[in-house]
Parts: sequence; C-alpha cells; structure tokens
Amino acid sequence: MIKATNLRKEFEDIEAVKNVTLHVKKGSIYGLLGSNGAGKTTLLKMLCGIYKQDSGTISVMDQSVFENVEVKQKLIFIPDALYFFPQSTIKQMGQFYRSVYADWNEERFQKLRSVFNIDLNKKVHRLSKGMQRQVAFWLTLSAMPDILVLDEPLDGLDAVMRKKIKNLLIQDVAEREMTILISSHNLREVEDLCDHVGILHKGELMIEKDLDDLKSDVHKIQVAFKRDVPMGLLEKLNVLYEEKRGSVMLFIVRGKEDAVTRLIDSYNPVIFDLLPLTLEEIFIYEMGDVGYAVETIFV
Ligand SMILES: Nc1ncnc2c1ncn2[C@@H]1O[C@H](COP(=O)(O)OP(=O)(O)OP(=O)(O)O)[C@@H](O)[C@H]1O
Repeated sequence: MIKATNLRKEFEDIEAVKNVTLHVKKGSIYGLLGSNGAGKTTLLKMLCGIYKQDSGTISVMDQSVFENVEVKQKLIFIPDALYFFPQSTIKQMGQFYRSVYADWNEERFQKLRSVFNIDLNKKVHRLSKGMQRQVAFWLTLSAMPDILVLDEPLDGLDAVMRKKIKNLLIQDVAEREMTILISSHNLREVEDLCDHVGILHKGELMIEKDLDDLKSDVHKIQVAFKRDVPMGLLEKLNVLYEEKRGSVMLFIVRGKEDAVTRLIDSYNPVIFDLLPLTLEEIFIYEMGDVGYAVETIFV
C-alpha cells in the first residue's frame, strides 16, 4: 500500500531522514517508533505528499503521492499539531470534510456522536486539547480513508478514550482493510495495536519487524536441574541472554515454544517455567546493541 525506497530529506544543516526503505502492507498497522528528533514526522510528511523528498521514491496505492489529489482523497494524515478552521463548529468541520472526501459517511459521523459525546455545535477551538484530538478522529473516521497516517495520535487523550479510539481503528482495519501508519516515541503505547514495527534512529530505519513473528519466536525460561545445567542442552538452545539467580537459570532463547519445551523436558529439570516476554525485552535482548540504542522509546 505504501512503498518507499531510499528516501532522504535534508533541512539546511541536518539530514533528517537518511536512505529509508519501508513497506506498509494493505490492512496492516505499522508502528513507526523513534525518540524525539529521530525523523518520524519528516518521514510521515514525505509519505503523505506534504514534503517532497530530496531523493528516493514513494509509491502510495501504486501511484506517486506528491500533489496527487486522487491519492490524497483516500489518505488522511492526522498531524501532531492539529488544524481546524478558526471559529468553526464540529458540524461545520463535518460539512467541510463531506465536501472534500468523496467517501464521507454521514451515518457514521452521526453514530460516532455516542462515542465522542461532544456537542456538534461547539466551536472546535474552545474545546480542550484532548477533545480537539477526539474531533480529529471523529472527522477522519467518518471520511472512511483507505490509509490513515497518524503522528503521535494518542498524546493528550485519557486512558478510556485511548482504548475507544484504538478499538475504532482496529474495527476499520478488520472490516474494510484500512491501512494504518502510526508514529510514536513510546513502544508500550502502540504495541497492542501494531502488527509491524519499524524503529527510526537518527534518521535511519534500524529495524523493521513483524510483531507476531517476534513474539512467537523469543521466550524467557527459568530452569533448574539437580546438578549443573547439562552441557548438551546449552549447545542446542539458541540463547540470547543468560543469568544465574541462585540455583535457577534464566535464559532468553529464540525458537518455537513446542521445540524449546520438548528439548528442556528431555533433560528432566526440577523447575521449568516458560514466560512471555514484553516487546521491550525482545528488542533489548534480540537486537543487542541496537536494542540499547533505542531504549528511549521504551520509557
Ligand atoms: N522544517 C524543518 N526545518 C529544519 N529542520 C527541521 C524541520 N523539520 C524537522 N527538522 C529537523 O529534523 C530532525 C527530525 O525532526 P522530526 O520532527 O522529523 O523528528 P520526530 O522524530 O518527529 O521528533 P518528535 O518525536 O520530537 O516529534 C530534527 O533534528 C528537526 O530539528
């Protein structure tokens, strides 16, 4: 759905995006993670056709996106800093969106009143920051985009509203294969939403991963044996990290759950637990140096 190859963007003295290649598949939710100043906003703006890249290619729905009205009809970008017309009410903003987006769904707009629960006749500028963000989602989801690009979208929303909005997004992905590209400086905030993750660090995409693969392939195990850990076992385990805690060993291993379990059971352990890992742990253990370099996005 979105394909970018060797993208580069420079501002005066800084190379904000360096040679980034990225692919977002139709119907997936791709989390673009990175610390402050990593280049997320710059990259998103290029992918939405707001900035023109200095070099590299971008294809959105198999077309170029820059100054392409047809593609922009189907793609909505919710920026970090929201913009609404001065003095406009939610209703008036809705009328504007309806005039711009051919797929505007009035029925949905009305239905979503019960989710957002804000008076349609309120001027958007008089609403709180979090409420303005809710209005941005309300308008966007009523415009039924095929692609949704979100720059730090959950900032300023309370926990209940975050959950509601995440559910609405997942519903659109499940029901009509909407594609979402979402940036965040916080992995935990989006890990329950994304199926793919890319980590941008100092303008470079360091890692791109399918989260399901990651989660099913890395495990934490606690194990103890009557004597020392059998030598043969260690040779067969793909150990990413190990630590001795008294008589219990903690290992982070890569491999399928069944295979790891069978292998350890065959050595008759006295204690054996296989525990789930958080994404944070997976990144830190599996990515080694890179994991540590991007630690700031786990805060
Ligand atoms: N319009 C601009 N003019 C000059 N420099 C810019 C401009 N926009 C971004 N930059 C620089 O490019 C780098 C990347 O900025 P960008 O806003 O893309 O990062 P980000 O990952 O979105 O950061 P944050 O999480 O803080 O929003 C920064 O060093 C920033 O100062």
